[in-house]
Amino acid sequence: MKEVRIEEGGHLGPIDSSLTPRYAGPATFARLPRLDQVSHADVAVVGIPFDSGVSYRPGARFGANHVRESSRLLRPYNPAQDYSPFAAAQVADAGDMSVNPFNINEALEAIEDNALGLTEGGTSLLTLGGDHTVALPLLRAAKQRAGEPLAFLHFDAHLDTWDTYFGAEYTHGTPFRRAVEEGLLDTDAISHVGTRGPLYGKKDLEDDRRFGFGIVTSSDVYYQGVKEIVAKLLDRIGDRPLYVSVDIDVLDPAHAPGTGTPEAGGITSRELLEIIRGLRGTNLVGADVVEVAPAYDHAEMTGVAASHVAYDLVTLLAERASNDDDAAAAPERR
Ligand SMILES: N=C(N)NCCCC(=O)O
Ligand SMILES: [Zn+2]
Ligand SMILES: [Zn+2]
Repeated sequence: MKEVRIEEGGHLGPIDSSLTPRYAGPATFARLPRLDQVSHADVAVVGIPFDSGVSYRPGARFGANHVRESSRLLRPYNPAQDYSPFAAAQVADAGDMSVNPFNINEALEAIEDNALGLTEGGTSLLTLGGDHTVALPLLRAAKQRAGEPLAFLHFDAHLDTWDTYFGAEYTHGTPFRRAVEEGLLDTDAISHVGTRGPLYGKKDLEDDRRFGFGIVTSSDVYYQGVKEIVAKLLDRIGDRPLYVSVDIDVLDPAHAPGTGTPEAGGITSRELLEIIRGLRGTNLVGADVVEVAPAYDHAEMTGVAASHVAYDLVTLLAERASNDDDAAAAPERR
């Protein structure tokens, strides 16, 4: 059937939900055009159906499509950031990467190659997981594109800096130890946010501190509040290239039950969204939202939360792309 899309700012936007009901047709993120329907994307949303790195409940391989389905109600204007991301920049859905579920090393290589391919023409990526293993090859690609180690904000109940599981180095509990070992991160500017829950031992925290991570626990968010925390994070990040990884289990299981390793005592979706919005003006180069496992979701609660988190991250990426365009165009205008 014919698609009527909103066109604003010279960019092809979402299907117009006042003409085609928002529940009709196949899902793309926010009903945006597919990448093959536009000549160039400033920001691409891409899925990674991969969960071969999980230590507990499987199912995050279905996460990206669940988030797309749960994103049909997103609208083009983001009042919380006073910004229209799909008018400011061309945003498109690049579909899913094709990755080997039976060979983790091969999958990691494919993810890195795909991320490098998609970002070749200056496109920035918002990735929908998949389990947290996928963040490692995404960081490898983002570091290569940035040409320097990255500032890193990691929203998660878990540290994900453990060493190995059953002898395996590449799992969803280990990506950020590997990232530090590989020199992908600027260890003066890396923080976990929302950390909580039982650990294997005190050494987990000692190792994590040695790698350079700062920790804002879920309780810190409660006691200090969003404003104070955002100020501290911004101070640490400065103007470095920043990568943001959001494990949806950073939210309390009451806000996001659909995930593989839930921990009680998490932050709310309002707190998470507000912290992300506080990153406006940073040099955000890429982001992911991972660990959505729809089999444990109810009424799309987790999917809706993840889609809104992705929307605010896309807003930040679109704003940065639009500022870059303005800077590039500035000499001609003079
Ligand atoms: N990255 C996520 N979601 N979870 C890691 C949990 C690792 C563990 O089973 O101890
Ligand atoms: Zn986690
Ligand atoms: Zn994680």
